[in-house]
Amino acid sequence: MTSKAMGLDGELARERSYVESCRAASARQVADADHQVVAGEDVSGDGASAEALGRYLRTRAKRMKELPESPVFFGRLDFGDAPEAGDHRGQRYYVGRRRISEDPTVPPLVVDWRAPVSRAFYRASAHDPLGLAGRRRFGWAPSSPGLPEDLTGLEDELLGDADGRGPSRPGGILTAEIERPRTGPMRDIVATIQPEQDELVRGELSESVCVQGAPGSGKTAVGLHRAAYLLYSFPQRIRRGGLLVIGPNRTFLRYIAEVLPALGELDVSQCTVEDLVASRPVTAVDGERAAAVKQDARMAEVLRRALYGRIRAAGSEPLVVPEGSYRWRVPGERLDRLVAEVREQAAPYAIGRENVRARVVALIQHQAERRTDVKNATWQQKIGRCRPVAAFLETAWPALRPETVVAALLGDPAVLAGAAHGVLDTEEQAALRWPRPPRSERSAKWSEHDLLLLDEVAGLIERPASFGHVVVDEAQDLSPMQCRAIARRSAFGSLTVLGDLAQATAPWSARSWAEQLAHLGKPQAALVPLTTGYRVPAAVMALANRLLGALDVDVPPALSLRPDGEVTVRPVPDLDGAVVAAVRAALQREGSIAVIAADDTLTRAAAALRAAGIPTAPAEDAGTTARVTALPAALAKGLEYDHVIVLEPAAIAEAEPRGLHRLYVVLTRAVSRLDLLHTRPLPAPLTTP
Ligand SMILES: Nc1ncnc2c1ncn2[C@@H]1O[C@H](COP(=O)(O)OP(=O)(O)OP(=O)(O)O)[C@@H](O)[C@H]1O
Repeated sequence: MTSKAMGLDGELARERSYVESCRAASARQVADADHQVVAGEDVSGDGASAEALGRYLRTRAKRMKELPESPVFFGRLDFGDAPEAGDHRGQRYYVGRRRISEDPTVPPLVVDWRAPVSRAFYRASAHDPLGLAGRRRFGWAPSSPGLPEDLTGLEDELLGDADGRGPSRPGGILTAEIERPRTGPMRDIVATIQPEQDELVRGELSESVCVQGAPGSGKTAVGLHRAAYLLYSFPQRIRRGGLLVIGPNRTFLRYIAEVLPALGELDVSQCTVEDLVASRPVTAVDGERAAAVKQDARMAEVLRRALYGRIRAAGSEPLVVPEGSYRWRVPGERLDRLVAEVREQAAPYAIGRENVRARVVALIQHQAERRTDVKNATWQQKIGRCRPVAAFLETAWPALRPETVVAALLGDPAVLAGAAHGVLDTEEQAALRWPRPPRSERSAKWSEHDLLLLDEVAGLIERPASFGHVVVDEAQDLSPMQCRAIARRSAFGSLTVLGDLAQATAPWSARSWAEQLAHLGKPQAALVPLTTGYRVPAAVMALANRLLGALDVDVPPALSLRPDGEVTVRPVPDLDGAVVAAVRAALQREGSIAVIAADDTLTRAAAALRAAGIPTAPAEDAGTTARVTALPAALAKGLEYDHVIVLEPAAIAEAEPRGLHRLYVVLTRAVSRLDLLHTRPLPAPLTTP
């Protein structure tokens, strides 16, 4: 395979004129969608379908206008005559973010990157050309503000006459893309998805997958492109349940928010796990110990017992239901047996309750029909709701709200001792107990961890609806109870789980994927490693990799595709002066800058920068257009900056139990340059190559 940049003006001019045809066709497609709205509203036929058609067409037209302007294509495929080319023999296709087609009866001007034919663009190699004779990649660059980008270059690979030797280094267009200075929010990588990433993106909908990926290996990018691929390839199955993307925090969600719209997908829900379980406002804060116990998987068993402990297992009074001159009677032992049988079915609590009701009614109906006539559904309903049956249900299988169950558990030591017996020790139970139980369940104050307990109980009472697919990013940080909240919502769907055990910073973070996947309800998910980093230059990665040995996790060291990059490690006498000088120097170069430190150090540094006349954007604006961000180490996860200035690594390492993991996250945010400034000795692992 040969790869060469073609400066052929004639070729570029020909491609530019094709760009014009595509743009004109795309504009006509939008106009046509508008026109169809008018036509759609005029169609005769019944009012309801005309209205539905009108609504569909209006939405489609609106969406086409909402889609962001982007290069009309980024690749070209030239199929050869080999049998592998199949139906595409001798054909040429342009690959872009979305299909452009003027007339459904002729081949489209541009095919969608997710269409089956586009697979060859990402996967063909010299070794396996997949029927391609040649592949062309296009380079685009911004022209004037507000105008679409210009086609500025092209790069050809000849695949058909391959000599079996692939390029050892990435092509110029990929290199330019990964080395591009970062400004603003995250962008899509659709033009340069790599084969091992594409394999994940185009995985089957029914298969859950877990990606253990090194920093900057494209986990987030892969997850978002997979979401777009699934929506395109399985619209019916996905749209029924919906697709959800879960990220670690708001800053991160804002940073990734524009990727899916750029790929034409405007209505994917993106949220944090906290959003998922936010059934009520958070008005209390837990101590460290209580938080840790509440996030522990054993809480699930305690809650299950607390809920099902409300069911009366034995000692029911006989049930007597008067009806006219009759008195129907069910003996207490029969009722106890019936309740036990329903419990064994292990249906959700609310369904179990209705099953008990239905079976009691059936027993009475059996008696009644022997004595009188056949009973219908109205009669069944009347008996099911009559006072004696309702009273029996309230004692034997009471209707419960999650708040009632959790308030009793945390507020009443006897209830807690009963439910936690043999599961939590006395110290753990003491940590859970409310020091001052609220007067009533209504005045209870709930912490963020309590919301997970409420969600767990809510899920036992009634199963929540299941999404068709859920993408979970930074999954190494989820607690077992958070995993369970996600598992409940993907019980009938599949998962894409993305994470890096080396970046696990929460006290309850995962130490093994097998365990985490079991909590997520998908123990069979395939574990796929991604080790090539596209963000972090080799010099930065080498420094960060020094920490790996001290992290006690089983992950392969990350490799970097980028030989560029600069690292400076400087002991300084005074951090305030040093950070001002470092930021001033960084401002001379292109791209985004972040000053990252533990909280106290950062507050001082931001003040020093302000005093020196250098404004910094707060963390909430991370990933927007601000030039210098003051970023607490705790919020750095998932973000990236061209130039990262890390202050006092020892303070970051000491700030929390998994401080070295945090430091690993912080160091790997750098796209091009990393400065480490310290007044205190560096953490030991950093000093040993
Ligand atoms: N194939 C690719 N082509 C171009 N850029 C890429 C490619 N893959 C990843 N990148 C870029 O590398 C950077 C890192 O990607 P991403 O954030 O998805 O990695 P990650 O594995 O989630 O990282 P982390 O674990 O550090 O959060 C992003 O800027 C992304 O656009």
